Amino acid sequence: MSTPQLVVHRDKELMAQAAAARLITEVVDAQAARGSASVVLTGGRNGNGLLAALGSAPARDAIDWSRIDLWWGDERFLPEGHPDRNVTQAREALLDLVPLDPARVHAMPASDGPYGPDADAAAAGYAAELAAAAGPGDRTGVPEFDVLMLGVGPDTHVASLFPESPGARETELTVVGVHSAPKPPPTRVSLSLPAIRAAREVWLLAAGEDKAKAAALALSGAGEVQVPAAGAYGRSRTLWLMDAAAASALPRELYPPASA
Ligand SMILES: O=C(O)[C@H](O)[C@@H](O)[C@H](O)[C@H](O)COP(=O)(O)O
Repeated sequence: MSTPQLVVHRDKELMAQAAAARLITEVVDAQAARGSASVVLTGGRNGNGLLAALGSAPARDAIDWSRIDLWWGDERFLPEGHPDRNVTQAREALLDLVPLDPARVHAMPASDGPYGPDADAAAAGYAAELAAAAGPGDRTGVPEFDVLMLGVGPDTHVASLFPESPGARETELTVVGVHSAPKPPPTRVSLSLPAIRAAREVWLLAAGEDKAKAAALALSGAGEVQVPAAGAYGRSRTLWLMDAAAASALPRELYPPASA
């Protein structure tokens, strides 16, 4: 488990631009070191803000877009092309603008896809896709993602793992079907905390005052079933990328010495 590091930016626009620049560097480094990169995307305003910032970043073409695998941390279980699907929003924000290899864009199944309206079967299907991409050393059943990004809900959820829900308690499966989620839509598919923790780097994106309490709770040693964001960390690095409003309730001893 890596101890969380905090980076606090002036506002959410600067946070998105700085996180996009950081992601470019991480991907370029991963491609140089290992030939390709794997990145897990998140839904939500902050995740999409980062993708949009990446789309307009001057250095975006430093990435070899044909050598990157994209995965999702969670998906709203809706029909293909639905405007609320995380993949639809990611396509609009960035993916349609860059020359990705379509075979390496691993969207989670849609509710009218191969598994029909069965979110648990869709979760099992995605788990199988992840397992097939995992290397022999990846004992968790998922690849060692280079960067896995997560938004944070005001209730401390990450991906679609909500406080006190079965998904937040999952210790065996890498992907879960989520039913009766408190944030619409109620049916979702999500990576579990053990799958999230297989990533080298986990980045949590939190902007806005409504995230302040959630961030303070997650960073104060809360349990992961009650506070799922507290259970999201990477093997080598856990990074909280925040704006000043989201950082405003952090205990004094956690607040980083200098704001970026
Ligand atoms: O499907 C979703 O909605 C997300 O994946 C969810 O986990 C999101 O990231 C958080 O709710 C934060 O969302 P915001 O960035 O919009 O606050």
